[in-house]
Amino acid sequence: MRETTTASDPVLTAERAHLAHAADCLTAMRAATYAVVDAGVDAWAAERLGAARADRLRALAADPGVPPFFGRTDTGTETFHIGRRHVRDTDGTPVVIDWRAPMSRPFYRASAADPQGLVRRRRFGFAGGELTSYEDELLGVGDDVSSRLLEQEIERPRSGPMRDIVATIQPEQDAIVRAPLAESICVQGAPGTGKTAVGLHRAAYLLYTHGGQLARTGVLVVGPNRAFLRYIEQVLPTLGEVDVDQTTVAELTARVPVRGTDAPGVAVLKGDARMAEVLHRALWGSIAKPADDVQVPMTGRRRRVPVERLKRYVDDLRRRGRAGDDQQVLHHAAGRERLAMLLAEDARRQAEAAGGSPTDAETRRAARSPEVRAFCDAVWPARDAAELVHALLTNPAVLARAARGVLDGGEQGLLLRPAGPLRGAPWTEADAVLVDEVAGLLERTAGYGHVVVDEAQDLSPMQCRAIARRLAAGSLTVLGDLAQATSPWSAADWSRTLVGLGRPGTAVRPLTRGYRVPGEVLEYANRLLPAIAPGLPVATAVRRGTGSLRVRPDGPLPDVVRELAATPGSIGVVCADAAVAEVTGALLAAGLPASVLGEDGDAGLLAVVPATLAKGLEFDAVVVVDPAAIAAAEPRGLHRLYVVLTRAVSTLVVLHTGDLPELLVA
Ligand SMILES: Nc1ncnc2c1ncn2[C@@H]1O[C@H](COP(=O)(O)OP(=O)(O)OP(=O)(O)O)[C@@H](O)[C@H]1O
Repeated sequence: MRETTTASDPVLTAERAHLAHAADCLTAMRAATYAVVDAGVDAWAAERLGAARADRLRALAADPGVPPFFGRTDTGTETFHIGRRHVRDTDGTPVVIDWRAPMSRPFYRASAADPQGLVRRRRFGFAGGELTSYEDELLGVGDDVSSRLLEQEIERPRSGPMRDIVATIQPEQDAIVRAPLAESICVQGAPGTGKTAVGLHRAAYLLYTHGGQLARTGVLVVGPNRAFLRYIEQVLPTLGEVDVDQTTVAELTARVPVRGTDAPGVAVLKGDARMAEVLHRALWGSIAKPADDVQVPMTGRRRRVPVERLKRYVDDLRRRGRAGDDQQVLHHAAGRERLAMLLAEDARRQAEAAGGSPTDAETRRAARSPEVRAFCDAVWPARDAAELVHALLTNPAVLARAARGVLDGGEQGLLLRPAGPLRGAPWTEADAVLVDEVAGLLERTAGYGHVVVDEAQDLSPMQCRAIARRLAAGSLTVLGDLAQATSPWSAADWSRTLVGLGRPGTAVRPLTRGYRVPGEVLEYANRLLPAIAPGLPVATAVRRGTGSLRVRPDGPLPDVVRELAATPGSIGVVCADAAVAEVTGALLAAGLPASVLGEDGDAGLLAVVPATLAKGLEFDAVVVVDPAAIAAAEPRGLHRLYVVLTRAVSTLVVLHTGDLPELLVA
């Protein structure tokens, strides 16, 4: 490898000239997009054109800190500069190739053993938008060598939201990013192996490669909470993808106002896949057997539909309510409409047999007649999802009927809450998922073409179903780490989650090279693995980080923080949720500008982080205050501790009062 930072280097001079040329071309591309005129088109076309132009301008918006390219490949006969988006000159000649284009693939995959047609890979170093260095790897000769620019990127001080990794995506990550759209993937990745980064880059890759198809159906990213979404929300826009929905399961299922919380045992039960059966029965079980003939008015006469035929219509429709997946099944509300039409069509056939010829409009009118409506109301009543779940959770007889043979008496008792009005009901997050399930039985839920699910190890089977309903015929990227599973329903392997997500055959791919956490810190955290996730592949860190771990008896915390603050970058002080006020108070009293990381993800450079919000986040330096308290605070406290011990990029300080969890005692 050759590296240079000499300003007079002719290569550097040439590359800087290319950079300036690329920047000019980008400006010209923006100007050309502005200049697109919509003369002579109708209002609808003008609106579409305007929207397309706005999208393109947003995608082309240059971030002054983001250089147009970051790498280059040489095949011996051709060179390509690789950047965040395609740039061409006024003749249409490519100046920069989009990192997602097939031509860019060797940049990420080529190795000494498999050069993929390259003789050289060049990486560029930038400082404040200025091209200041480059690094050449000659492929096909010698062994792979580690890249200093990659190391720098990994070790750069963190502040603010997550950044993209396009310049340094590693081969094992690239294989996931570029997997075909039709392929659902589950990534079991240790902390800091780049799961979140890979999932977001995969979304950007798929949107680029299958733009037309996915622009129609959309891409959805599901994360664990708002704080996490705030942290990741800029990555896709930086990559030029502004139309991806990023949300949480709580937001997806927000059909009722959540006011209450469930005891863990109750939450587990409400998240159990058996609840789907209970809800299905509660809804479809409320369909009654027709008891009498119905007189359907049709073109001035009444046509009698006999009860035997009515029973058959209802039974056929009920059967269709069981079949297939959410996109094919007959939904309850549609079934009700269909039943009304079946009666009207029966009457029409009778009229035709008698020599009449009722029109379609007359048939539809018959379906809406008071007689048919009254029949449907009695036999196939319209239902409201929240009302149904409320009745189920407050009325023992209703619950017993729906849950017979599925939940035992004790379980039914756990579900029940005191009777009360629907308005102001103490809905919990798990209840909201149940209401969403019923809403999904009533009507088809609109589905996305691809869904990325992060921190998926924490999803209950019912939450998985809520996501699966939004998947249509599309594919999934499931990201998670079983060792970081902290919810009370967490499973020991991925199969149940993948079944719940509707993609049981999905292959599980491991990622084990850790890019965030230094080796010393990772090995310390990994001591917990035999207890929390035996059998999982263990991560190794890409760098050692000598001196990155300090385990010390208690405090004083402000002194520790002050010492860490001497180095640039973010500091996260992580403690048990119950200790947040005390820890923040101690820091503020010492004159340190601490702020508590809230659900919305806002916090300054010195954040006090409740242990339950730490997942997915990272800080340059982390102080874990009282690990024993974090472990003791919840049933899966050791898993939580593993999460908080793996948030540091440079330094981890563990402050304890002498009672370290046994596995962490040296
Ligand atoms: N190829 C890479 N080049 C540079 N940085 C990388 C690379 N891969 C990952 N990183 C960085 O490593 C850190 C961890 O990545 P990320 O948050 O995606 O990991 P994760 O597997 O989701 O972690 P966790 O399980 O702890 O949530 C991030 O700062 C990310 O930018």
